[in-house]
Amino acid sequence: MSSVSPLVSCRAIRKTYNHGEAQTPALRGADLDIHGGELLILAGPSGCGKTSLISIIGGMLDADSGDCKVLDKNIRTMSAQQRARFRGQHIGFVFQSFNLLPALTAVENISVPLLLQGVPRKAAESQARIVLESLGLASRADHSPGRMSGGQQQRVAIARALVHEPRLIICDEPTSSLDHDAGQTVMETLRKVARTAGRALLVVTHDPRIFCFADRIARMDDGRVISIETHSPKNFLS
Ligand SMILES: Nc1ncnc2c1ncn2[C@@H]1O[C@H](COP(=O)(O)OP(=O)(O)OP(=O)(O)O)[C@@H](O)[C@H]1O
Repeated sequence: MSSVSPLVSCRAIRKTYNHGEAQTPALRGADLDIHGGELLILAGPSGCGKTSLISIIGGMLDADSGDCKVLDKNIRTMSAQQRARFRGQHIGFVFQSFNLLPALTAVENISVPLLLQGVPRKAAESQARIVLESLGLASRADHSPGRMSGGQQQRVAIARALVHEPRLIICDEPTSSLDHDAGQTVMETLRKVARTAGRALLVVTHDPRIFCFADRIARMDDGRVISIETHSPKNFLS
């Protein structure tokens, strides 16, 4: 783990959702650091604020107050345009609902982050195939999402989050649609990615089968991070 400043540093993050008269406090002073080279699992009961916190770290949601730095940049003070560019370059997301483009094949979906960075199509697609193969899905490269199972779509979504080699990868329930073996394969791949110098993975999960892949498990309750356990994950690298 890196001894330099954390890749992500959140301090006293507060967020309340307002709908007319109704106010729902989601984060009540959440603190969290994520270091380069680690896979951190964020766990906790439904409604405790996990999605809100990862959305703020990923620059998709504004906090009401507090500090959130990613790669030493203050996400809260960026303009919308700066934030979008920063996200595109440095953050990969795996959403629970996959968010794949239905008209595109797996390889085309995975190529999108590279094309947005100006990589030529042929090079982007060849890189996409390599990542897809590492996730055991080479045979579905030219299929559209509608012709794939939920688990296969999930692996395509993971490949898309990895293809542009972002420094931070945020995964919301990355194994929820996968059986045990596929889930282990995906986590082994994510674990190797985290070990790459200077990169980190933030994984939200309810799935205890994947806790063993974490370097640390941060537990949330009632809008705060209430404990952090350090683990010695299995070393999956040769
Ligand atoms: N868009 C929203 N509008 C209003 N309230 C919201 C909104 N999103 C979340 N909340 C509320 O904020 C609180 C925290 O929600 P959040 O989704 O961050 O929790 P979570 O830990 O990710 O839950 P889960 O594990 O069920 O996904 C909950 O009480 C939730 O109902």
